[in-house]
Order: sequence, then C-alpha cells, then structure tokens
Amino acid sequence: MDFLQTILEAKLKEVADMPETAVTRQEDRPSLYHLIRENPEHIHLIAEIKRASPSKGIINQEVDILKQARDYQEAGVSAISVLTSETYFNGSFTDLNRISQVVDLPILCKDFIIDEKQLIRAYNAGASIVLLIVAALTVQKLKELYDKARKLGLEVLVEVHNEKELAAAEALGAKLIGVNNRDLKTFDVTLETSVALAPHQSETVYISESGFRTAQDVRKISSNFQAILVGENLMKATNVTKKALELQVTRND
Ligand SMILES: O=P(O)(O)OC[C@@H](O)[C@@H](O)c1c[nH]c2ccccc12
Repeated sequence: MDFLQTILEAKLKEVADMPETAVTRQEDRPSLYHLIRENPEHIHLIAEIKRASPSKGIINQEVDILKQARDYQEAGVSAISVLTSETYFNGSFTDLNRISQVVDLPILCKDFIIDEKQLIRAYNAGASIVLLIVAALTVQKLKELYDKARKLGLEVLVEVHNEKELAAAEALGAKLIGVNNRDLKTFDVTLETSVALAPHQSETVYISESGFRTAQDVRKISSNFQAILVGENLMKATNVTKKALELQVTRND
C-alpha cells in the first residue's frame, strides 16, 4: 500500500470517531487570492508549521510554534500553513487554533480532508483556507467538499501532481491551485513537476509546493507560479526570518 492509501485509511477511522460540531463564527482574515493578485511584483511565500513528516521523520519537534508563526509574519509571508494531522505529522487543530490567535494572516489548514466534519473543525479552529487533494478524492467528493468549504466562507487550495489532476482542478473552477512537487505515493520530490506542468490560466493563482531550499530554486518556477509553499527548510533554518526573506524573490519577468 502506498502512503496516500495508508493515511486515507487512518483518516477514515479518525473521521468516524470525530463528533459533529456546530459552526462557530470566525474572525475574518484577508483573502490569500486577493493578496497575491494585488501584489504581483514578488513571489509569495506560504510558510508552514511542520514538526515531522512521513518522509523525513522528526523535522523540528522542539519548535516554539507561536514564535515560529510570529517570525513568519514579521518576515512578510503571505499565509501560514499549519499541519493539523497528528498521524505522521505531529500536528493538531489545537496548534492551528493557537496560531490563529497570534497572527492576522490567512491560515491554511493542512490535512487530508475527506469529510465535511474536518472542514468545520478547520473553520472553528481559525483556518481561512483548506487543502483538498485531488488524488485523495473522487471527482464527486472533491466537488462536494469544495462547495461546502466555499459556503463556510473558506478559500480552497486544490492540490494536484499531474496534468490530469490539474485539468480536474481547473474544471472545478478552483482559484488557488497547488502543484505538489512531492509525489505522495513515493515521496520523490522534484521541482521539475512544476516546471513541466507550466500552468497558465489567467484568473488562477498557482502555488508550487514542496522541495524549496534557496532563492535559486524559486527562480526555476517563477514564470508560471505566483507563490510557493515551504515547510521543512523554514522549520530547520537557523535564521527563520532571513530564510523567509530570501525565498520571497522579486519577479524579473
Ligand atoms: O517541507 P516541504 O518540502 O517544503 O513541503 C511543504 C509542503 O508542500 C508539504 O508539507 C505538503 C504539500 N502537500 C501536502 C499534503 C499533505 C501533507 C503535506 C503536504
């Protein structure tokens, strides 16, 4: 069984045990889509809080997540992504909720969402964006969760890894599309995934996810993408602010 299948099985069990919760009102956060569209002069950074991952094991277990989030905000990042999956990532909805109280930026709930209950939890915990992974859902389920998330007022980042999934995300009308450079089945990471897909619809914001280490890496994808999503490299940086500033490169095209 590949990783994606394994985690989806774990999520099915998690969701079955998850109590139904009522929607509680959230503070408004700025829209990531508009923030990016209105400031096209540099590559936007979505900085992630990621203690561990299935491919790398422990990345930074000792991190003070609130300080890390404040450092990201001070470095001018455009959104903060918080892993909420306990399984394999050592994250939680409590992390998301605590972070939402110390930053004003858009916040992405990073999880394997397969059920509406998770959308409501993400929303109640303070997220303004949720991730939906095309490879993890049927076309019908993807549409259903996308519509439900939009109804709650959430933005949706639709994640793809190949041409077929990209077409599905575009057909859905997704405004934020993420190309994951990491194959969730094998964990292979290459920026070539983003370079080769070269997405280009004019009303869509494209985000290249995973595997970025330097400004030079970012320049490889900057003609087709408006933003990048970075976890490990920021979580391991000795100077978080400096690394975050380095990755927000100015567009020269
Ligand atoms: O740590 P990296 O290589 O910078 O990657 C960050 C982010 O893209 C990655 O955490 C991610 C992208 N899509 C996901 C889906 C689920 C879990 C994690 C992810």
